Amino acid sequence: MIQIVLITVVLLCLVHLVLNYSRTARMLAKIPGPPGLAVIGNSWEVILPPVELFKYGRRMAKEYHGIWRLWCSPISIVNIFSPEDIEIILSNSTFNNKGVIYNFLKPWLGDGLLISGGPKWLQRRKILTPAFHFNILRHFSEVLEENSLRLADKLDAAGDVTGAGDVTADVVPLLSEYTLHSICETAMGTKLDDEQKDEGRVYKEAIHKVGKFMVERFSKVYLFSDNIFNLTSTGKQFHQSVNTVHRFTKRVIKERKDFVKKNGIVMNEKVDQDKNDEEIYMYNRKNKVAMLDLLINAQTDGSIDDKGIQEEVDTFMFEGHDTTATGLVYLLMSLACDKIIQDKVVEELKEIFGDSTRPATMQDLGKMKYIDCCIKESLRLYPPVPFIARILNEEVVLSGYSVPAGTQCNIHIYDLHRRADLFENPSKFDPDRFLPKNNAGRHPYAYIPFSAGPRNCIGN
Ligand code: HEM
Repeated sequence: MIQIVLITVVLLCLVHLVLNYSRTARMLAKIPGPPGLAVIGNSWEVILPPVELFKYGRRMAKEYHGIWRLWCSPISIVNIFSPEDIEIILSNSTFNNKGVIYNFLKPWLGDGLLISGGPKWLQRRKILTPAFHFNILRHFSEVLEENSLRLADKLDAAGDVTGAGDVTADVVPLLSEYTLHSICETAMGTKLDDEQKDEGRVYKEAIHKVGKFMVERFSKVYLFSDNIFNLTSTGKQFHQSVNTVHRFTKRVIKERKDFVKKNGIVMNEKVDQDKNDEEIYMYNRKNKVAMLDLLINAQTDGSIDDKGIQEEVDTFMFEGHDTTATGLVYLLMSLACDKIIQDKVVEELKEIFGDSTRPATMQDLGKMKYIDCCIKESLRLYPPVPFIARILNEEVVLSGYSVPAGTQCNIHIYDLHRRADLFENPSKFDPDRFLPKNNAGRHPYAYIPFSAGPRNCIGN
């Protein structure tokens, strides 16, 4: 017994020495941050319910200026929110590899574009980039218009429930249904029929649960280990929900593959003669080419297999519907809270459409300058992706501190966007700050709702 106690004490002393006196530890200790306990560092203080953990991060951002470190033994984390530091990380492909928390997404998204690194990421990004060419997106305006009209009807109906006067309606399910249907029809080329709509609902619920379990895992350091997490009831429920999600996306893939087999898709055919030569056309005369078709086409030359297609479809279905739904929810909330700004939006629409109920064209979108500012301002205050993370493959200097290789780097978009030195009166919803005259001189990495650099959002 005494032997076991002695060995434990010696081991703890060794761990303590490594954690506190190694070169890495000494470098980290110079970076400002909350003091930690011996051996476990700050682990104990970040085991918090998700909302409290969010508030903890905001408190730290107020206390420390642009950089603070955490030591969640054995993981060291540097948190940054100054544009200069963020530029150093995001503009350099040396720091392209995602942080350890993205591994939690692996059972669901595999090696999809969001998570993968190195040559696999580069190859997939090359395959998929043409799907987001402006000229391709143009062709989906009809689909988006149709879905938007359906959403407007549903919002109207939700507003009528209680008769006259003020009404309260939960717009979240309506908006996420809208974005899910839109991504299915545009990127996946699959229109959800009634039966699939029900499956779509189950899919969304499963995604919601996956998100909840992920946040729980993230807020409890002891769940970082796969072996421990998989043994817990949260881990088991997480895997069940992931299976539900995969069932739905498998069906979406099968449907499109059947369609392509039956109808064929002509890639790289130039049919839009009026556009300049550099633009890419992936159209045949009858069928729009969806992002999924690029993957199905890439499978014919062996650049991707079934597993790879599944990973990308899961990635795009999630990234494409959840972020946009969250963005729209906060935009509506911001507009609902400010009658003056709301009236300006209506005025702009009246100027463009008058009393007509005609569909909006791409030219109309270009005229919606004030609405564009409202969207940007909403993404500033409520970025749907509030932080992103990288693993630092090399030692790097941030805010004058040397940060050792192997450190996790959390980039807090939320705190960056709320810096008073970058955005005057930062908590105020003020779309005018994005008018061209007010934009001038802003640091290029001061506003990054879609991240920035070579690993920015492909869907921005
Ligand atoms: C308001 C809407 C959106 C926001 C705010 C947003 C934000 C972001 C951010 C911040 C990242 C960087 C993630 C990281 O570095 O870890 C990202 C990456 C990504 N986004 Fe989006 N996104 C949006 C819409 C979309 C849409 C519509 C799609 C697809 C249809 C999409 C697909 C992706 C993909 C695939 C990546 C990974 C890119 C890579 O690593 O190469 N996103 N997004």
